[in-house]
Amino acid sequence: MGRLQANLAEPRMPSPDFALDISGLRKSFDRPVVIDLELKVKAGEFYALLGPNGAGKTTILRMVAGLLKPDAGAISVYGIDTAKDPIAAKSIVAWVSDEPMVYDRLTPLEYLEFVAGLWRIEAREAERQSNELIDWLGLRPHANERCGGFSKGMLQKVALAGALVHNPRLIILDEPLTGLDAGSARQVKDVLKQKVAAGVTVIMTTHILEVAERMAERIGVINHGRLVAEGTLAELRARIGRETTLEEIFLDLVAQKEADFAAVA
Ligand SMILES: Nc1ncnc2c1ncn2[C@@H]1O[C@H](COP(=O)(O)OP(=O)(O)OP(=O)(O)O)[C@@H](O)[C@H]1O
Repeated sequence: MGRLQANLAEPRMPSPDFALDISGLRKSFDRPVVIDLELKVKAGEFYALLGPNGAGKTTILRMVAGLLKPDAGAISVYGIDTAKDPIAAKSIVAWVSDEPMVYDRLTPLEYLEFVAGLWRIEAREAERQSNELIDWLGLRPHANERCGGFSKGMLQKVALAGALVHNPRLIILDEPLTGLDAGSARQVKDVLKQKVAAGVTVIMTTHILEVAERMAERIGVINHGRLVAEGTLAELRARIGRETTLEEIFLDLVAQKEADFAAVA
């Protein structure tokens, strides 16, 4: 009994083995959008977050990136509580939104060096890092042109490069491949693969199920603000009992949950 009481009294300690550890997370706007969410992503994992439109994916990730305050629950990145130490958490996280924000008047090189300056990265290292990212993402031909005239896809690549300048340990991307042509999508996927190979954790939302199927080690499915299924592709297949594509699994899981949701509503 004494031991049970002691366990109940102990606060749950975030573990640095997890790049992301979310517990009891809640957020409402005019209605609950994220509901008692529990989600763990291992360090060095490539994790895809799927879900229908309006499921709550962006809201979850904005809370992880410190852009939105949760109503309840805890989020830790590599063992750092994002509410208690937001600056330390932000210093190891990159957030890449689906709406790239880049200064029109700067060239990609100037923008990257500006972002590096904000992170107080030493000038020579900033220049090296910026040039490496420019080459990785195929931006070299436009490195000295102002971003103001860039297409959405090019801006997305500049924004991604900007998010990587400080060598984050956790990269969070919201729909990073939307609007990219095949060549640009390949460049972004290659950069992410190289990051994961180097031990960085990547979490991304996507509606392109083929990308999740090919790239992600584990997949989480969000519906109505809850994690309704999670696992490797093989585990998700086993769960619905058919050898099939991720698209079929996804539609099956979402349809099952819609039926459950309708039954309780
Ligand atoms: N700032 C806000 N104010 C009010 N409602 C919001 C706000 N942000 C999100 N929502 C609502 O919360 C719900 C979840 O939105 P969210 O953007 O998290 O979904 P999502 O799963 O990322 O969807 P999608 O795949 O379409 O991008 C939606 O109903 C949305 O309208």
